[in-house]
Amino acid sequence: MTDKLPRKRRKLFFDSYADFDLQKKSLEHETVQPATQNKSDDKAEYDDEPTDVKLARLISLFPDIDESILLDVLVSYEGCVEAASACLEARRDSKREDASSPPGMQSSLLSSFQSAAPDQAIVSSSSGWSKPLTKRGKTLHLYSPEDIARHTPCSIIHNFLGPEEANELLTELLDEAKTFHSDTFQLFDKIVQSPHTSKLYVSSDYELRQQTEQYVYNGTYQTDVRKLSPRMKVVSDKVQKVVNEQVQRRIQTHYPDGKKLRYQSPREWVPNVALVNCYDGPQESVGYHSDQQTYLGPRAIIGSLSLGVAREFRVRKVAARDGAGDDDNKQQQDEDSVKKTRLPDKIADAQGQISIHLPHNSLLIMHAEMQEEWKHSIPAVSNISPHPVSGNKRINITYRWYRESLHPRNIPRCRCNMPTILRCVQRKQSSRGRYMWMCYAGYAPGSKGCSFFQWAEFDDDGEPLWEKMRMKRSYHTTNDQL
Ligand SMILES: O=C(O)CCC(=O)C(=O)O
Ligand SMILES: [Fe+2]
Repeated sequence: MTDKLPRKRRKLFFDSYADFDLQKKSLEHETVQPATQNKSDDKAEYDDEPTDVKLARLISLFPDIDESILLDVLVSYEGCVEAASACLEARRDSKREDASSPPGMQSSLLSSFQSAAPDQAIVSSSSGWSKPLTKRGKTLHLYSPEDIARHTPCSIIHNFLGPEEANELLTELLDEAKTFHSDTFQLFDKIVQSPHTSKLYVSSDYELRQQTEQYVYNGTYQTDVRKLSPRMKVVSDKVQKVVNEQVQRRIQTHYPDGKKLRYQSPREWVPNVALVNCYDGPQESVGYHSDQQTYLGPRAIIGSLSLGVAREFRVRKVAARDGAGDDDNKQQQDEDSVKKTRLPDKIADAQGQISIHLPHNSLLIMHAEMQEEWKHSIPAVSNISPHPVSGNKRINITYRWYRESLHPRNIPRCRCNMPTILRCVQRKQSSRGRYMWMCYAGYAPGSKGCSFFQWAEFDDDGEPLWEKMRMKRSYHTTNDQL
C-alpha cells in the first residue's frame, strides 16, 4: 500500500548525513543576523520556529560548538535563540581569554560547557564501568577496544595493517583525494555542500557502469565513480576477513542467545563498495547521521578504516519520541503535535554522547545494531595533531556491502520515476524499527521530489519480500513451462 507523506513532514527527518550536513551547511550560506543585532525583530520573527530550525540557526552562529551542547543551551533558555546566543557568546569570549587550555585538546569549547570535571567522563580499559555512561550534554571518551565494544555498537582494531602498508595506502589516497569534491545537495530550496570531500570506489568495470547509470544518491546519479586500485583491493580483502570474524564474535558475546539479530543477514559480509572520505583540517566534518540503508539493507555492517590524522568519532543513541501519537493514520494530528513534541524529543537526544578515538591505521566495525538505533559523526574540532605523512588530513575508507536484492532495478520507484530510499523509523514509538521507502528526488539541486511513501517489508534475514515473491513467481513460471 502506498501512503502519502506530506512534504512538510518529510522535512522533519534529519536522519541521513546528507540531511544534516545540508541543514548545517545551508545555514552557513544563509544570511543570518548576528545574535546581537535586531533582537526584538529576531524574536518576533522566530518565536514560532520548530526546534530543529532554532538549533540550525545556533549551529550557523557557532559552528565550532557541538550540536548537543547548543541544544542543551537552547533548552535551558526555553527555546529562545537570542538568549542562548548571548550566553554562548559570553562563554566563547571568556574561553578566548582562557590561555590555560592545552593545545591538541579536542573541541576546546566543549570542555567549557562541561560543568563537572571533564575527566569524569573518561573511562580506562580497566575501569569495568557498568553504570549508565553518558550524562546529558557530556561526552564520554573511549580509547580501548574493550570499552568501545562494551559501551557502543562498534568494535575497533588498532594497527590493523602493517605500518608500511598503511602509509602506502594513505599516500595513494591522499593523491586521489586531490581530485575529490564535496557533494552538493538541495535542502529547503537552498543548494548546499557537505563539509568534507568523498569518492566512491568499486571493483569492476561492470560495477562502475552500474554505479554511474543505475544507482542514485540524494536524488541524482554519480558521474565520477572510480575503480579500486590493486592496493585498495588487497586491503578490502583483509577488511572482509576481519569484519566477518568480528561480527561472529559480536553475535556470540553481545546478542541475546548468541543469535544474529532479526533482519541481520546470516551470509558472509562481502564489501563491494568503498566510500573514501577526506577531512582536510580540523574544521572538516560530517554531522550526526545514520548511514543510508537503501542499498545495504536492514542491520547493515560497515568496516571503516582510518588513516592519517586522528579524529573523534562520536556516537549517540537515538531516543524515541515520548508521547508521540501511536496511530500511524493520524498523520495530520501527528504533524500538528510535532511542534510540541520536538523539544522534549531533542532533550532526550541530548542525553550524552560517546567519543571513540580513531587513530591512524585503526579499523572500526559498525555492527548490525548501529544504523537503526544510533547516529554517528566526525565533529569539527579546534585542534588536531598533524600526522607525519598526511599533515592535517584524515582519510577514511568505509567498506560497504551493497546487496544484489537491493539493486536499484528492484527498488520501488516514486512518482518522479526515481528509485526511492530506505529508512528506518528511529523516533516514533509505535513504528520504531519499521522500514520505509521514500522519495528522495527533491534532494537533488533543482528538483522538487514527490511525497511517495511505502512501508518496506523484509524477511528475518533482511531480504526484501518482494524479491522472494518475484523469485517464487519466476520459479513457478519456469516450472510451468517445463
Ligand atoms: O569518517 C568517518 O569515520 C565516518 C564517515 C561516515 O560516517 C560515512 O562515510 O558515512
Ligand atoms: Fe556514516
